[in-house]
Amino acid sequence: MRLIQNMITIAECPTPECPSNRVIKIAVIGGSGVGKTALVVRFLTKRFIGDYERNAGNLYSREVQVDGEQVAVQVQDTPGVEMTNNAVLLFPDHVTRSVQWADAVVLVYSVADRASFDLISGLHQQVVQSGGAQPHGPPPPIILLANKSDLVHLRQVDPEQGPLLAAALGCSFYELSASEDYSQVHGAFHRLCGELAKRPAPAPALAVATSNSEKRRSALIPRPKSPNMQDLKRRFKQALSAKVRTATSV
Ligand SMILES: Nc1nc2c(ncn2[C@@H]2O[C@H](COP(=O)(O)OP(=O)(O)OP(=O)(O)O)[C@@H](O)[C@H]2O)c(=O)[nH]1
Repeated sequence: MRLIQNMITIAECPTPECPSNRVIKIAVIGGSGVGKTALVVRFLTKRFIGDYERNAGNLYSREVQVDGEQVAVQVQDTPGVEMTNNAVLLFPDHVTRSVQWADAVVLVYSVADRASFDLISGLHQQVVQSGGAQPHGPPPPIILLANKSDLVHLRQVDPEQGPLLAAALGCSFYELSASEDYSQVHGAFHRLCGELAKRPAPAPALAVATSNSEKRRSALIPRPKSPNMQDLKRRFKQALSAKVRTATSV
């Protein structure tokens, strides 16, 4: 148990120990199984945990130093988006609400899953249409992550395709591996946080709503699920007990 507590460095913000006024909100979106949860947990805890249940959309938060300033970063993990047989993108309400809540969006595909790459243009379009934290404001900054670069033998997306797509969409691009390299994951998220920290903080949604319809829209956007430390701890426990089981059965 002590080991698990030591492993978790996430802080729920705001708390008395987490005095930052500035909160940066990031939504992570992509196809199923591309490594969204692995990337978020890697960024927040430095650890790679191999096994996760399909996620229903958890919100994680911690304090980070950005250019010498302490900011609270909230990262909304979202359920995998899917495409129907008729090539219709299923963009659940939860994902739309996460985009509307977020200051920035991280789109993720896996280099070992061509279908997840093919989703990206449609997802980008949906994000732009959904808008950002400020109603009628510009869409939130979007970055594109190509995960699982360690799976060289399973690669289905050529290395040059990611940068080309990112350039066409006007996004920053990072190819990385949540399992192999913490520094790449940290670099991508940290640069995004740095960019956001330089921007003026968005006005609260209700304060900028000028018409009744805008007020209604704000009221209809519930805050995503609250920080779920219990869930993260449970996942750590599951992963650890699986490792212990494997070790004892060898
Ligand atoms: N080899 C490799 N496997 C990875 C990497 N990142 C994640 N995985 C594995 O990919 C699988 C899916 O990872 P998740 O983080 O659960 O993916 P997700 O996108 O959150 O999945 P959903 O919740 O189903 O949408 C797990 O078995 C991870 O161990 C990576 O960089 N390299």
